Amino acid sequence: MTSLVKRFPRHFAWGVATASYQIEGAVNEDGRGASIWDVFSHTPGKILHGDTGDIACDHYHRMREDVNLMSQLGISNYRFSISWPRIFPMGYGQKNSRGLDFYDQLTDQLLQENIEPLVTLYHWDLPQALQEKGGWINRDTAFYFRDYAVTVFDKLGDRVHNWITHNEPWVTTVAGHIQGRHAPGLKQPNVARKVAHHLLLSHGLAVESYRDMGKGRIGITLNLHPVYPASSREEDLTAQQLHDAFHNTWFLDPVFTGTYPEELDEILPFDNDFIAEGDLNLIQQPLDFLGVNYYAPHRVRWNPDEISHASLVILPEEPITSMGWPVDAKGLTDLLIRIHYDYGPIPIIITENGAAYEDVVEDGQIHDALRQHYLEMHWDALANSIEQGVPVHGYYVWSFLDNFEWALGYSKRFGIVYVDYLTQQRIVKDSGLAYSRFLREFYEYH
Ligand SMILES: N#[N+]C[C@@H]1[C@@H](O)[C@H](O)[C@@H](O)[C@@H]2O[C@H]12
Repeated sequence: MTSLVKRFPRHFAWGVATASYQIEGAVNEDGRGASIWDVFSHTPGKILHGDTGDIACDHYHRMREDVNLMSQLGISNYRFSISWPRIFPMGYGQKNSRGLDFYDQLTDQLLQENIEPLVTLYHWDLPQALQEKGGWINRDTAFYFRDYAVTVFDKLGDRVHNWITHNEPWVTTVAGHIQGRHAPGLKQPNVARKVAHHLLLSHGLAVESYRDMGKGRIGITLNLHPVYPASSREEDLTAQQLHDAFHNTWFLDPVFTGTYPEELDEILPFDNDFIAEGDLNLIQQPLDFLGVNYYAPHRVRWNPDEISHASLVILPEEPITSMGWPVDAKGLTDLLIRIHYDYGPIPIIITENGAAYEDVVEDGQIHDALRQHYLEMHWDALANSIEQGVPVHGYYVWSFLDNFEWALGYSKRFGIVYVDYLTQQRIVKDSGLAYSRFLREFYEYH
C-alpha cells in the first residue's frame, strides 16, 4: 500500500459519503416536513420488502457516535447532504430552526474532530409540499431551491467551505420522472427535458448566490460512465453516441458549455419553450470542481426499444457487484481523462465510489475482501488518472455506513461500516479497517 500513498498529492482529500434520507431517520422529529421519499417509500410496492427511511441508521440520534467513529478511523473529510424539508418543512417560507440546529451541531462536531465537511444541498429529498406544486416540473422550484441554499449558506457558510448543489440530477430526472422507480415515481418522458433544465437552473441560481456570499468552493455531482460499444458495428457505435448523450453529456454540456447535446434531441425531442433567456448562462457559470460519482462503465449494444437506443452488455466472464454492475476500475481512468480533454482542466472530486456485496457477520467481524479489493483497484486507477494529468483533488467512499438503498431498501450494503438495523450496532468491516490503515500510511508519508 505504501507505494500507492506516494502517488497522491499531499493535500488530497480522502473521505466518506452519506446522504440525509439514507441514514438520518427521525422523519417526524423536530419540525421536519415530509419529503417525496417519505411519501414514495410509504407507497405500497415501491420499495423492496416495504422498507422506508423512517429509522434508517438512526443517524439523527447517533450523529456524535458516528462522527467519533469516523475520527477513530482517521477519516478527515465527510460528505453529507442536508434534508431540505428539515430546513423548510413546506419547501419555502417558514424556516425550521431545529432542523438548522442539527446541521449546525453536526458541522461543529466534525470540526472538533478535525473532519472537513463537504455538504450536498440536494440528495433527492424534495419537500413534498413542493411536489404538490409540480416539483421539478415547475420552474418555481428552482427559485425555492435558491432560497433554501442561501439560508443554508448563511447558517453554515462560516464553517463549511465546500459545497455541492445537486447529487446526480440525472437520477432525479430519469429514475424519478421517466422510469418511475424513484420518487416522485412519474413515468412522463415528455417532462424529462424540463425537469433536467429546472434542476440545472436551480444549480446555477445557487452558484450565483454563493458567489455573492461565500469564499469557498462549489460544484455539482454527476453520475457518469465511460461508454464502450459492444462491437465495432455501426449500430453499436451509434448506440454508444446516443447512450453517452443520455447518460453523460445531457448534464456535462450545459454545465461546462452552456448547450445541450444535439444527440439528445433524437432520444428526447422537446420544444424548448421552458428555456428562458439567460438560463444557460446561469447554468454554465464557472465551478470550483466537478463531483464525479463513479461505480462502473457502460458497455452498450444497439437496441431501439430502449430510450437511449442502447442496452447494457455484461461480458460473461467479468466480475460484478451485488448490484449487477461490472467491476472495472480502468473505466474510472478512461472517464476522467475524457472529462479532462473534452471539458478542460476542471478540478475533480470523486464524490462517490464503492461497491455493494453480500456481507456476513462472523464472530463480530465482516471479512468483505471483495469490497476492499474493489476500493484498492479504484485508488490505483485514480492514481493513474493523476499521473496522466487529471487534477483530482479528493475521493469519498460510498458509503460510510450501510444505509437505505432507495428502491432496493436495506437489501444492498455499500458501507465500510456494517449497520445491524435491529440493534443499530455499527461494526467496522475489514474494508473500513483497510481504509483506516491506508489513511494512516498516507498522512504518515505526507
Ligand atoms: N445505487 N447506488 C449507490 C449510490 C446511492 O446510494 C447514492 O445515494 C447515489 O448518490 C448514487 O447511486 C449511488
